[in-house]
Amino acid sequence: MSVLPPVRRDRVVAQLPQPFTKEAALHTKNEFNSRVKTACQEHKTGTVGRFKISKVIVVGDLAVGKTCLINRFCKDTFDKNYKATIGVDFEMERFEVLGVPFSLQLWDTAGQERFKCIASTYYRGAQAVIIVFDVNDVASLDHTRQWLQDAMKENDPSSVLLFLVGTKKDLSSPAQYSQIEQDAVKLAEEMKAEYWAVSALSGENVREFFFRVASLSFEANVLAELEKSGSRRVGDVVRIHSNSSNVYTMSRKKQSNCCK
Ligand SMILES: Nc1nc2c(ncn2[C@@H]2O[C@H](COP(=O)(O)OP(=O)(O)OP(=O)(O)O)[C@@H](O)[C@H]2O)c(=O)[nH]1
Repeated sequence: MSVLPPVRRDRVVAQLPQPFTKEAALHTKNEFNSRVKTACQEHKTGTVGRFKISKVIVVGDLAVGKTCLINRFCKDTFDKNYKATIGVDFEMERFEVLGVPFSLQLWDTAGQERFKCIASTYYRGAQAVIIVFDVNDVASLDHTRQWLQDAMKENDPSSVLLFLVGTKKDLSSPAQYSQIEQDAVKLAEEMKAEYWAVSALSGENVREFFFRVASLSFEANVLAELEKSGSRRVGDVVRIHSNSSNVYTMSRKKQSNCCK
């Protein structure tokens, strides 16, 4: 018998959430992979649904809004006072995707240089990396390349789902925003990341974003389980960027990257 309480009703995912923009999306399919759907219906998702937890790390410059983003989603709160994260902090969020329980472990890491070495020891084993910048601060967007490089030292780039997230959208005018969006989309395409813009203050796109992270991580995990059990077919791939030649194929390494 499970000791966990049931998944909250507002954490139930029945349809694949759509990307923020098709220009910089991990894939642009309208629905979950058909084999993933069948596996869920037939209760053949392997370890997914039992004890599999997906580790997600959230990195980016100091004060770009990483903690606020996580708190808006997990606790529906917003604190206007800045309190630096010291080292790391984490939240567990439980979902039900296509009827299967699935958990995300969200690691909020410190952006301040002096805490970076503590934080980086927690990067390993991430299945998704969320690189955060402030849409009102071009330098924080530039620095995302370095954050990506640091996160990837500890992870296998071929098996990590990447998200580039601009925060504090509420503070920018439409004109200012559209200027930085162009650069951010370009960079996201270069990084093979999916781009999102959110506001933790107003809550704009926060829920949609985390639902997308949970859904794509879930889909990738189930595909990996199918591969492990030998029931995967040619064509079961998650395309990164519909307009690029890169194809994200599920590899066995992904299994070893699952949160331990
Ligand atoms: N207006 C507005 N302010 C925000 C938003 N998100 C965060 N802030 C503010 O930005 C400041 C920094 O936010 P944090 O979430 O603590 O930043 P952080 O990236 O976790 O910072 P470190 O822990 O130092 O890495 C705080 O004063 C927040 O209130 C947002 O969406 N809109």
